[in-house]
Amino acid sequence: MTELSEAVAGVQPTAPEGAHLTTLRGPHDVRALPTGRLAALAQDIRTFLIEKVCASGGHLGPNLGVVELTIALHRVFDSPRDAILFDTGHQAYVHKILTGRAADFDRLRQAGGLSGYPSHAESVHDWSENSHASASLSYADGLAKANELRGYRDRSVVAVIGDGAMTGGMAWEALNNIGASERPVVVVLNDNGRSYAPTTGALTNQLHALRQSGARTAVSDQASANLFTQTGFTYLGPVDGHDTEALQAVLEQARILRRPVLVHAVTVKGWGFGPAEGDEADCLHAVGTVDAVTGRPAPTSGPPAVSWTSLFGQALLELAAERENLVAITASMLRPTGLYPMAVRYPERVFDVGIAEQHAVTSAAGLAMGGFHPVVALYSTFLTRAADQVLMDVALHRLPVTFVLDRAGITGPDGASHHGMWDASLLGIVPGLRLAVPRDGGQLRSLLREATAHEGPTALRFPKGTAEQGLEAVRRAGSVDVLSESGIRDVLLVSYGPMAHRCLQAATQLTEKGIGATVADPRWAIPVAPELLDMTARHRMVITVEDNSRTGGLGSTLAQTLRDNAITTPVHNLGLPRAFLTHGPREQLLADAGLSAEQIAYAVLRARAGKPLQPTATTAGSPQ
Ligand SMILES: Cc1ncc(C[n+]2csc(CCOP(=O)(O)OP(=O)(O)O)c2C)c(N)n1
Ligand SMILES: CC(=O)[C@@H](O)[C@H](O)COP(=O)(O)O
Ligand SMILES: [Mg+2]
Repeated sequence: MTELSEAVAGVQPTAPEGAHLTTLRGPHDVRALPTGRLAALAQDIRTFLIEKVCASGGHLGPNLGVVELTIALHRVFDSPRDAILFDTGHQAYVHKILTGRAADFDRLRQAGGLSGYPSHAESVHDWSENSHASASLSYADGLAKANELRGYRDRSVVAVIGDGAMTGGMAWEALNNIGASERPVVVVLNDNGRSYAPTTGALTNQLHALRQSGARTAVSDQASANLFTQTGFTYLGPVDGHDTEALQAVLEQARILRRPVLVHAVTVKGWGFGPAEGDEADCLHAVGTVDAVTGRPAPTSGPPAVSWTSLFGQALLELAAERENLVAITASMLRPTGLYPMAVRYPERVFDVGIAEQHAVTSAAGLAMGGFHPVVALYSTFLTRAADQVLMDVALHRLPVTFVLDRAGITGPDGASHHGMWDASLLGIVPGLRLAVPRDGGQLRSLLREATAHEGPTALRFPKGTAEQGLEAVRRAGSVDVLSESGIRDVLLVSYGPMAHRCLQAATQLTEKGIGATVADPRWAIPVAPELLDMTARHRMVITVEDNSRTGGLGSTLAQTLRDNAITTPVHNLGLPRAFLTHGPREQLLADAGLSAEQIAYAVLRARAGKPLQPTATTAGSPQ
């Protein structure tokens, strides 16, 4: 225990590691610390982060890299009068510790516990809750305009943005606006040279050159013109991002300049934890529960779980070997989306465009115009960033591009801006686009083959985590797999993707109650297959089940198609609510939305009784 504990907290030295951090009530406590205590504070925070994040899972590498930077920020700027924004927000743990939330880290990213991102509900010191990168500078531009309009001339707006997030187009739209103003915006570029992998593109080359040019931390010795000075910013840096005092001095300079300033802080992702610093893959960017010494997950017994992502990566690699026209694009997530095996085998056919989904999609359109079939691999939640590009740059031209959407549906610990719950609603409006929803690894392989052979836009979606075990169909009608059926056609359960498993369980429960249920998996969810229409016409009721928003979702598309075909079978859609869902275990959030097997069966009973389907506080529960 350092002297700090007595100085700051007055707790006895025997308090457990990090206990004194729980007495940091806010930035004033950080500002009150004598300079001589800063190194100890940084060390204690680093020890605390390793202990807590290794135990709970979360963003370890990014937060270890911003300990000194965040301490310096809160000593120079007066949060929340001065807004301090964190781009993407995955690196805001230190900010949370310094703003009175250290005691909450035992429940980081757990249901009802601390969010892994800034959360205005948690603290007035938190601003943007959106974990989608490259947006912080736009918020900063708006907040600075608001301050100006209100006459708050003594307030600053600070945005911390990583070198990876700086490769996103929105960041440059904001720089273009801020740089043309004389508003006091301080952009702190946290340059650790990495996104997950080393950051790609011309910007990273420019940052490397600036890092080599030597420290410039005073206005007087301004660097020669660079990308940032040319957009109207005063450039201060590069500055050692792990030297709290040096950072403090430069940030103070930036604060008193009262104009757009870019502070170039050079940091190491994972700083202070060998397994993170040395991790070639991603510097322990986001970990599950891992050993606090080795940084490795605990060994598991039994066969290793096989993820949807790895099944996709392997299936794509095999297709790439067969088809030379197959290429792949990632937006700075080569390994997380499963493209790494193909990048190793065919490096010239895999492109990392930076955190730039809009560019990724239209660049794919260009590749398709050039005779290739691009596979654009994204997390579902990031597809919305490129909606216009999907619609107007790919589908309008009927181009053969395949979108592979990982993390589709409820993802869990990353919360509201990471659940992939809108892609099927978005893609449902795209003319000519075909959407497949594999229920297991076998279907993923066959549907990916079909999609990449199709001469037009296609998409596949699958959830985070371990792939469900294979499910054989009892028969196939066109592209529709019948997974189970009864001679009595009381209800047709249309299950999309991995919802098949819970629909089969629900069908069994219904059979025990004398209700005949058929379970059908459309495989290609959009457009609606004629064979599925036939099935609905031959059942008394249809219940659709999807891990996507109900609003404009797959079930809604089916219901509309039935109406368009004058099929009057009653249709009820089960899915996610039109809401932002918090963080928590995937299965719990699915159950909260009424999507457990029991609740699906219960919904059928309620529909048959002419009652509302999805649970409310008063109706949730098991079938009567
Ligand atoms: C629009 C968008 N695409 C992809 C991601 C996934 N993602 C989360 S953090 C990250 C890397 C961020 O790198 P950087 O901005 O340099 O921050 P660092 O982790 O290095 O501190 C990515 C690609 C995201 N959050 N938002
Ligand atoms: C912040 C971000 O967007 C990613 O780092 C995300 O947290 C990773 O999610 P997975 O753990 O599902 O890959
Ligand atoms: Mg980075």
